[in-house]
Amino acid sequence: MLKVHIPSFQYKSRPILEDISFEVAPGEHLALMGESGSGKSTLLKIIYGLLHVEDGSIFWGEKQALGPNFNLVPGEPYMKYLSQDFDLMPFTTVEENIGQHLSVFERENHQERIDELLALIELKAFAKTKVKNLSGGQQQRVALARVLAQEPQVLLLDEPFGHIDNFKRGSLRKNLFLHLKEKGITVLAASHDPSDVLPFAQRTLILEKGKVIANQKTKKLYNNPPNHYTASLFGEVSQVPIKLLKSYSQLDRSVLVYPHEFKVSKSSGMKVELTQSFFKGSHYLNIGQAEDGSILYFNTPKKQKLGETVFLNVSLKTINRRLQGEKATSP
Ligand SMILES: Nc1ncnc2c1ncn2[C@@H]1O[C@H](COP(=O)(O)OP(=O)(O)OP(=O)(O)O)[C@@H](O)[C@H]1O
Repeated sequence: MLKVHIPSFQYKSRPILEDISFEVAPGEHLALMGESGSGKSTLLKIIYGLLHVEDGSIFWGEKQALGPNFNLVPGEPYMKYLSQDFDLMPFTTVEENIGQHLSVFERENHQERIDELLALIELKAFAKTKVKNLSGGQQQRVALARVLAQEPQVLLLDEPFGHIDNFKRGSLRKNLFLHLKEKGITVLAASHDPSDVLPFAQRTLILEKGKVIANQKTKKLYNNPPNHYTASLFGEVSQVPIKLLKSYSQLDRSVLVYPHEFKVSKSSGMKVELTQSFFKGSHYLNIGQAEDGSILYFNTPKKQKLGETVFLNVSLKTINRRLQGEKATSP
């Protein structure tokens, strides 16, 4: 079990993290989400031992990670960290960069292991290329292979696919996360991209302004987000007064609705004027304004005319689930 306890952390007396306590079970994949500047990288750096915290503690089982005031070289042998800057050797080849991180005690199967890692990051053809001649995305893949070289027990990933194009991203994240699961490696991965999180992370921790505002099973968190901030990390979301959705309701509250959860009708439902429409490939994402001024995001299979009036409906099942979820997923 990875146990993280950080009462507070400041950069030059500016508070960055506050009251952070959570655990990650062995082999679990915990995603870390939060808006830019919410403290994700800082948290990973503290866990890895790059930043010192006064009263906190980081434990992996019985072993305490001691941090930079106690370790001459930052880091712990059982843990690896992929930072946003890749820390590669630019003038040596891809395979030398990876090989340098393999264990000296397993010299005889070095080449086999390098080939395995090159296959995982889909860079076999670039084995003999100097790193300085690679694109940013390719360099990020080499950095990934380096942190995997010695099969850490705990892997900290900071935006692991941030520089990788969509074309490679899909297969790479699938290969990588399935590989980590197969090996039973415990993962804590910061990401802005819901596609890195929803299919792969068993749990997701949400940071807002340096505080944990949710820590839940990923599916539950997506289906029952405790607030607008959490839901919006997964994509567009509308906050809709229940009275607008169901005119008979006496409830003076609103619910969060994802764009695909609205059903469009020509005659009945919440009246909305369409202001913008975006082609998203499989559907159109529309923006509309309700009579009370609320801005709503909703999907339609076909393009709608701007200025057109449509009627939106949300199922009672979704409304009830959201109302119950708000209570259940609060930290
Ligand atoms: N070396 C530093 N010195 C002072 N302040 C810093 C330093 N590094 C980060 N910060 C500040 O700490 C806060 C948290 O930054 P951090 O990089 O942890 O956020 P993040 O959630 O990882 O953001 P992003 O998603 O953009 O990477 C920010 O306000 C940032 O400006």
